[in-house]
Amino acid sequence: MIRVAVAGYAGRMGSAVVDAVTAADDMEVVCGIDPHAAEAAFPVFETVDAALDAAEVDVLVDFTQPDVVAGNLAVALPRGVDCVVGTTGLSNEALQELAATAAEGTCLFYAPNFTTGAVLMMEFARAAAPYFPEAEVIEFHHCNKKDAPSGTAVRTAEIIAEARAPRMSEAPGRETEMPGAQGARGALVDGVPVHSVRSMGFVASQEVVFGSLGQTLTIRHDSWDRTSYMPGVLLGIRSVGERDGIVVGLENLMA
Ligand SMILES: NC(=O)C1=CN([C@@H]2O[C@H](COP(=O)(O)OP(=O)(O)OC[C@H]3O[C@@H](n4cnc5c(N)ncnc54)[C@H](OP(=O)(O)O)[C@@H]3O)[C@@H](O)[C@H]2O)C=CC1
Ligand SMILES: O=C(O)C1=N[C@H](C(=O)O)C[C@H](O)C1
Repeated sequence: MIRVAVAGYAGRMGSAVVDAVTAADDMEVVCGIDPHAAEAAFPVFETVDAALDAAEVDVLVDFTQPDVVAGNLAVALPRGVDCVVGTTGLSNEALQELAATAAEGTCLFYAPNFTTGAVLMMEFARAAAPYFPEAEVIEFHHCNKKDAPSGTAVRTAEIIAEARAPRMSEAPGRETEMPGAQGARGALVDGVPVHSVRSMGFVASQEVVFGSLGQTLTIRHDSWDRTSYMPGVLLGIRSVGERDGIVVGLENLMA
């Protein structure tokens, strides 16, 4: 059995992870970490430190918040606990620095999005990018999301920037923003405009809109339910024991 600790177990994603791990035959939740910990079917702790002192843990799953995740990983990785991280908002540099603190043979796996659909959306965007001078990302999330733009949007913009030909459009039009309406053309991530919508009614959706002479191509993905992330999270939990170092992106674990 893979012994799993869930940081943020009382949250929207953490509680879905608890359900998914509990339903799986080859893993179990041995503890949960959440500062406002409610009663649970497993021991609960306020900090990762306290949890790892008390329980034997193979894998820490983290769905907390941007200002918390680095501290959790800084405790778990040097102690040799493999980490599966969904919390967004950490820079690539911060992830690399944290991975460097890991005990030998320990894996830090981070996926900005655990759905297969979003991974494919990003791969399709990679394929389209060389052929379209214009590309913009519009992401739609529930209004309790703490970070913007989403981790998925940031990764998508990075992928487009890597794949597009040099001298592609640098988002013309930003200079026409009206005084007092700055941001109308979005935030530039690696030269790609990213627009963040927050509203009741959404879980997580994203559109990547490409344009060239007389045509547009729109690639869209919708998560309607948090169960959409769970096969990817379980794959991460099952995979980290065989890996070490840093792995970024679910595509690296998908067959
Ligand atoms: N990679 C992916 O596929 C996905 C990633 N995410 C990301 O996951 C993260 C969590 O999202 P979501 O579940 O919606 O957020 P929630 O706010 O619902 O859950 C976060 C939980 O973490 C708790 N928490 C706060 N501080 C700590 C701490 N120090 N240690 C442990 N737990 C803590 C919060 O408690 P309290 O509220 O009491 O402060 C809360 O219960 C976000 O960064 C989001 O972007 C979300 C969906 C998919
Ligand atoms: O906060 C969320 O809900 C989500 N966060 C991730 C992100 O920032 O990309 C993944 C998904 O979009 C849901």
